[in-house]
Amino acid sequence: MGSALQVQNLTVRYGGFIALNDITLNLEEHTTLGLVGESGSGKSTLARVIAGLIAPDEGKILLGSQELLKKRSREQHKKIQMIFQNPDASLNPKHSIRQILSEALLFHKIVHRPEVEQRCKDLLAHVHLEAKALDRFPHEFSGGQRQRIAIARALSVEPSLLIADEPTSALDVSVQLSVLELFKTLKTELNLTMLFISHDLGVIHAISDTVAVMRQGKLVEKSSMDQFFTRPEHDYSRELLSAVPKMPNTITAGGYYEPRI
Ligand SMILES: Nc1ncnc2c1ncn2[C@@H]1O[C@H](COP(=O)(O)OP(=O)(O)OP(=O)(O)O)[C@@H](O)[C@H]1O
Repeated sequence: MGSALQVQNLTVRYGGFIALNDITLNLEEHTTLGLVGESGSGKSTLARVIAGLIAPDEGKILLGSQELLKKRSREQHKKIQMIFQNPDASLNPKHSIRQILSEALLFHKIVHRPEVEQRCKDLLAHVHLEAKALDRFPHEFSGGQRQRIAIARALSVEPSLLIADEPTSALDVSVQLSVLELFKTLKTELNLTMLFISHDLGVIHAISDTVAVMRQGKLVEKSSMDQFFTRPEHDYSRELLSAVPKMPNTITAGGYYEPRI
């Protein structure tokens, strides 16, 4: 397995405030890195720098073996797709689902025009929506369905890295689990490489292969999923884990999870 993403000594400042402080991490191809940490620790900033939405002040980002420069090419933008907490961030309300999906397919020349319709249907099938959704508009769907459409749009361009920033947090509790299940299915079916941000350790437990922990702009731990949940290295990780309610049968979006420390 090769390295899909390498982040080397990344620093981001907002004015005098250091939001990311010398972050170095590595993400293996076809694996999911779960990123956790308290509010304000810099998780979204890290996601945005990797996606090319913010330029770093220092450091390097490599996708595969290619260094991503501050000004990215269209091809480089395509390779890293992001799913936001609020699906509306990536769905134009004036466009039908057909327009939303086909625009991305045509702009990035993923398929030829005669194949677009079928590819749109296939994408919807991947996120468990019916083909008749193509004629409808984002506001006609529930929040969970809109997040599925945002996932289909992100996948349409066949990214080599998918970044999901709290993708279930804004959804009704009743649909969080089904969207998380969808991510799990897609991860296996499509062999995805993902950076998955969540403050919910149940979600991280359900989806991640490795876990990275951020605190005050620094990366304080990177461990395998198993190690993080059973033998975390850093005191702060233990603190995060001990904050999860220890009642038996605690249900989170990740299913049943009872901390073992
Ligand atoms: N555009 C900005 N200008 C100034 N400060 C910012 C900006 N964006 C974020 N910050 C600050 O940088 C720090 C990191 O923010 P970031 O959103 O990356 O954290 P986070 O871990 O994703 O938090 P949350 O879980 O609440 O989204 C916070 O202190 C935040 O207030």
